[in-house]
Amino acid sequence: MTLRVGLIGAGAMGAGHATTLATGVPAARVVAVHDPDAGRAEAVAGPLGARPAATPGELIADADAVIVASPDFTHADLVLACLAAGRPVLCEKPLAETAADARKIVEAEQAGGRRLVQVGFMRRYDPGYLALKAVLAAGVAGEPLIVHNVHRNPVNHTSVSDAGIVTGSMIHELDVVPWLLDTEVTSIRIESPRLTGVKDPQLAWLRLASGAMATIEVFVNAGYGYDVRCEVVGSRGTAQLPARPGVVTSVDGATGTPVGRDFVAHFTDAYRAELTRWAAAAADGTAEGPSAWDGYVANAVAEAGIASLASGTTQPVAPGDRPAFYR
Ligand SMILES: NC(=O)C1=CN([C@@H]2O[C@H](COP(=O)(O)OP(=O)(O)OC[C@H]3O[C@@H](n4cnc5c(N)ncnc54)[C@H](O)[C@@H]3O)[C@@H](O)[C@H]2O)C=CC1
Ligand SMILES: O=C1[C@@H](O)[C@H](O)[C@@H](O)[C@H](O)[C@H]1O
Repeated sequence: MTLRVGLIGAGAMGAGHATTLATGVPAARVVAVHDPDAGRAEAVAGPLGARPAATPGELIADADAVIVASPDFTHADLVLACLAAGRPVLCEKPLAETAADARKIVEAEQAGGRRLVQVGFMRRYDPGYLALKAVLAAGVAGEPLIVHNVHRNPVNHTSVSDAGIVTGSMIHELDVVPWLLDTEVTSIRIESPRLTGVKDPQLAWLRLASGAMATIEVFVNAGYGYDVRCEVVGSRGTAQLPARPGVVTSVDGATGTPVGRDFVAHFTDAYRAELTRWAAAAADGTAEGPSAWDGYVANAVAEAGIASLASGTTQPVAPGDRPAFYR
């Protein structure tokens, strides 16, 4: 039986997920789309034979499962509404804007007794990150000591404030670094070379429970393209995220490869794998992958990072112990 999906938010990510489901996930189809911009809802719903839904409540009541791809500030309430209706939900990152709101989701999901929430940390499904994690787990580079991350966008899309750059963009690394090393963040410090205006770029230093450290540069207005890098320095050598393949051209006195600009295109394989796994679990009335707890922990690290950015001090991170429900 095909999973009947309701999609909330028909912007860049909502449209991307709709296309991925239609072209790469035969087990699911979008049946309804809600967006306060009726034109966007229609533009995504129409070609799929789906219907525009007037309200999120109506959509949640009708669908088997829900994708939340609306702006960050809407996530927590929409996920709580899905939990109240017993619907599996894939919520785009971040799970919430604050750790307190994410914690409410964790409590509500546990009270319901089964996992229903998957958070859109799609890098965990990316073939490159999975290959890097496997190499680290095999000990090829020895003990992981330092993780260097770069995350650059050509222009800011939705991360427009000092805090928004942390909760909207850096949050990918705040999740993926501890996942890669199978450990937890214990403290964070974030600074910016910008002394006035929006603090972009930002540079973060993390300490991890394993003893390892990480740096994260996020630059959402880097201009030249979409560029995501990760290199782990270990006790025996280094392990690096594979670069995206690109044809090398030599033209007009210069040799080079193009740099893409689009995050949806860059992580196409990751989104397809994420949605495939999500649809399979949702069809069984449950969820797998990055959990509400993972979303809450990332929010807690982000919140400490935002406090560090404002105060200029290193901030401890102590989200508490992972409940048995999420092990
Ligand atoms: N996992 C990933 O790689 C990415 C995740 N995201 C996340 O996806 C979400 C959507 O981002 P984008 O599509 O890039 O933004 P966008 O600005 O392109 O689209 C947002 C859409 O939500 C609609 N919207 C506004 N208020 C709404 C409400 N109250 N209820 C329902 N829809 C509403 C807007 O009309 C717009 O169509 C954000 O939470 C963002 O952080 C965004 C880009 C990449
Ligand atoms: O999640 C995303 C956006 O919201 C964010 O604005 C970008 O910086 C990220 O690269 C993209 O993956």
